[in-house]
Amino acid sequence: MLTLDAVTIRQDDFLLCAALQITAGARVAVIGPSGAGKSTLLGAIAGFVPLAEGRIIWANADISGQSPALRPISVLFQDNNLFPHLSAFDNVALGLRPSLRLTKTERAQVMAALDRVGLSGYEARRPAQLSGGQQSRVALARVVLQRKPLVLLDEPFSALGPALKAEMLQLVADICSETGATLLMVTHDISDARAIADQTILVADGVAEGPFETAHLLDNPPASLRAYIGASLSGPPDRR
Ligand SMILES: Nc1ncnc2c1ncn2[C@@H]1O[C@H](COP(=O)(O)OP(=O)(O)OP(=O)(O)O)[C@@H](O)[C@H]1O
Repeated sequence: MLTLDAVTIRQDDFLLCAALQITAGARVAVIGPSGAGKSTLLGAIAGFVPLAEGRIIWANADISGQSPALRPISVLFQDNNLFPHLSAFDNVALGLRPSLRLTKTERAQVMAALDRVGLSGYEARRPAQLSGGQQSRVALARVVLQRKPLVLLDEPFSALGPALKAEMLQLVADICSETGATLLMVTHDISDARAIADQTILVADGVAEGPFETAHLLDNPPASLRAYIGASLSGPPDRR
């Protein structure tokens, strides 16, 4: 269980409150208007953004004071997931050993992670020698390798075309199912939320709420969400 216990995050005049619980192994979308604080929320869970108040608890342990590297969390951001001067192999290996001095067993683990994302044979290529989708797979292989129980995605595939993005999200969902990892995924595309997340957290008006059952939330959107997803979804009057 991931618990955000009476969390408050402040960045200058921006304020976000969150009190919620996510079951281990769940796949949860994080949606809401631009600037509402979705990335900030993930940053706080990952330890990149400090909490003003409250605690973050994973598996009964308070991780609020832990540095990002020590948290049980892998993060994939939209940009800067790969180092351009390193091979695919080394980019993945960094997830295990920042020194890149690997044992034989660790080298085999890196190869297995690259294989899992369909990149066997591409180990020696640098990011510029890979397609956008292949670059995403390298970043995902690092997540596979780290085997952390919490995986946070902040729109890492938004630069990809729709078909490729859907394929990558399905691969993430499959990997999380295999490892039992809990997935939190920021998305602007509600079809992504419907496709791979049973539950959804709504970030709007200074509050992160939920998780709600995705289909129910999207079929019955509150006012803050209705404005965001547009008129394409109709629902009953504001339920709040
Ligand atoms: N380092 C920072 N210092 C001060 N304010 C910040 C900082 N980073 C973000 N903010 C502000 O915090 C608010 C939330 O930003 P955040 O990036 O989390 O929103 P978001 O919901 O992820 O938006 P988007 O969907 O556009 O990516 C915004 O008002 C933003 O201007």
